[in-house]
Order: sequence, then C-alpha cells, then structure tokens
Amino acid sequence: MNQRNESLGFTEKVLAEASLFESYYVGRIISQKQKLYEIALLEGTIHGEVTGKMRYEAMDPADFPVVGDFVMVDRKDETHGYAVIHEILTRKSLFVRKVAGKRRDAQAVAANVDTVFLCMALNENFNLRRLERYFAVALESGAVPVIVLTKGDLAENLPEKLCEVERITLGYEVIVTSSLTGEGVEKLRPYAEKGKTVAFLGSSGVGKSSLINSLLGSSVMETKATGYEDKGRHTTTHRELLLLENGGALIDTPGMRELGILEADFSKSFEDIYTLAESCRFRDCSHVSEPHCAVKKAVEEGALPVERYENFLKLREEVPSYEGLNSREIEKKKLDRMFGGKKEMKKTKDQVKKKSKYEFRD
Ligand SMILES: Nc1nc2c(ncn2[C@@H]2O[C@H](COP(=O)(O)OP(=O)(O)OP(=O)(O)O)[C@@H](O)[C@H]2O)c(=O)[nH]1
Ligand SMILES: [Zn+2]
Repeated sequence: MNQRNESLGFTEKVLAEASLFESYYVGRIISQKQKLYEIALLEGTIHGEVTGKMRYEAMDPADFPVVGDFVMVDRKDETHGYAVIHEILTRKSLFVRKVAGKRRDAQAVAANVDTVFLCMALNENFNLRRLERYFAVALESGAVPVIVLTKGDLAENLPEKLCEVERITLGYEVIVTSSLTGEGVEKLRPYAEKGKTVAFLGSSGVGKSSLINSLLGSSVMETKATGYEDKGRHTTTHRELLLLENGGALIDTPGMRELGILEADFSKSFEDIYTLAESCRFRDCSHVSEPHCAVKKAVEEGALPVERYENFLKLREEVPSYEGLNSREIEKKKLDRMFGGKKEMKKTKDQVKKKSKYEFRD
C-alpha cells in the first residue's frame, strides 16, 4: 500500500470491512459542503452524495456521513457524475455538537478521530472548568484525550497547575508545549503517525493553529481525481481532513474547534464525584439540598474543590437528562434546547460561515 493510503487511515481493519461490499469502492470523507462530500479514494479524490435511501431513512444527524468517515461509493472517478455514497463503515469515534435553531438538535462534527488534543493555554486563559467540559466531550466521543497545555513559555506556577490538571484528567497524558520555544511539540508527533487520525479541541487563541502547522510540516496530498475533467468546479472547497508530515491525518473543522456538550458521560469525567455519591444516603441524591450527602460533605471538608462541584452541577444542567419524563415532555425539552436564545442562534450561524483556515495543499 502506498503512503497516501496509509496516511488517509485505510487500515487493515477498515479495508477488511470494506471488502464486504464487493461492488463498491472505499473512501474517506475529507470535506463536506452541504450535501456534497469530497471523498478520498485509494484511486484519487472525487465528489459524492448520499443515496436517497440513506437520506430518507436517516433518523439522526449521525446517520449521515461526516468528515473522517470511511464510506463505500459506487465509482472511482467522476467521468459520469458524482459518486453515490452507499454505506458508512463502523466508526471508531464520533464528535457531535449542539446546534441551536436547527430542525435537528445535533450536528455530527467528525468521525474516526483516534486522539483528540485538548488544548488549554497556560496564560491567564487557563481554566480548569473549561478543561472539565472538554474532557467530558472527549471521553464521550470515543477518541482518546491527550491534554495539551499550550504557551508553556508564559506559564506561572507550572507545577501547581499540572497538579490541578492531573486531578481532573486522571491518568491521561498531559503535555506542556510552546510553539515559541518548540518545547513539547515533538511529543505530539507519535500520535500523528501513519494510519492515525488526530484532532485539536480548544478555545480560540490557545495556539492550535501554531501546533497544527508544525505537525503539517511539508506534507502534501495528491488530490486530483482520476478522470476528473472539469477542474474549475470545486476550487472553493476547503479541506477539513489534512495529511500530516508523520503520515497521519488531522481533522480540523470549524465545528470541532468549539464543541458544546451534547451528551457526556459524567461517570467517567467526574469519577471522583460518582464514587463519593455511593455514600450519599439517598440513591437518587442530586447532591444539591439532600441531607447526608457525601458529595456536599466532601466540599465542606475541602476534599472536593467547590469549583469542581459547581461546574459538575452546571454541566449536568446543560446535558439533557430525559429520565422520568414522558414522550411529550421529552419532545418539549428537546425543542427548548434546540431553539435556545437568538444570540446563540446567530453564533451558530456565524460559526458555520467561518471557513477553515487550512486550505488543502495540492
Ligand atoms: N507566547 C506564546 N504565544 C503563542 C504560542 N502559540 C501561539 N501563540 C500565539 O497565540 C495567538 C493565537 O495562536 P493560534 O495558533 O492562532 O491560536 P488558535 O487556537 O489556532 O486560534 P483559533 O484559530 O482562533 O482557533 C497567536 O498570536 C500566536 O502567535 C506559544 O506557544 N507561546
Ligand atoms: Zn449526594
């Protein structure tokens, strides 16, 4: 197999599953513009759309292909028009985000990310509560989180900060980087080896672009499709899946850059609180006003930081819990969430409009 294919993440496992669909070709979604997908095949890059059947049967935004997906298409060149996407292969991970003001309440953002770099700057933007949020999102996605503390050159009280971070991200690797001095950047590379896909998550300005650029190095990708005659047509499409110098792939979509929590498994990201809760008097204790609450007791005694406790309550509010509601109530709750505030709606629109900075390098 040549290097490009391995870089695109066509591992043995993917190819084995693909071989079940004999009459189709395997590809990977590298960008999406409304209904039109750009798909990198072993043979070249083409454009395609989903089948009417897939569109009709879709129950959920996650039923459509998303950047990073491995898909089966019906042709390997565009001589006779766009390809038709027939199947989405099994996903290793999936990131979804909230969308306000949309008909459906979620948007799939990226699939098949192996490692997600949770980026937080070591300057005044350092915020443990935000990290807790990202950590929960990452664990929910199925990708492995690696915590990247950026702007190490600006860090004050680094040992103290590292302790605080490690308390939240129990056991997962924490890397301190600085794009200014180059510190730690090398430690990211092993995650971006051939066959692997990485993504960066973190607020604007933490230094993601700087790190991405150093991982990109001088990598290039052949994108011209076989039999692809009308070159002018798609020049404006921006790539959202990029090949890295080390042979891996990077997914960088606008949606990925600032993810809200849609679903999160707090029992993993707040394992300490869940362990404490086992000692609460009431099994369904909400840890707010109940007597004999072990969680509140831990806060009072200083064993659990009050900020962590408060953030837990806040995040829990944001994530829908449909337990104990009937179907009409669930529908209403979903609608309330979908049509948040006008401001939120505008923000989402603006985000969708914001194009990725990284044009594909042919
Ligand atoms: N001191 C210092 N500044 C850095 C470092 N990395 C990035 N910066 C600066 O921080 C600013 C933001 O960096 P970007 O890499 O654009 O941040 P980003 O996370 O990609 O931001 P968005 O594109 O908005 O998501 C720039 O002015 C960089 O020069 C670093 O390691 N140390
Ligand atoms: Zn309790």
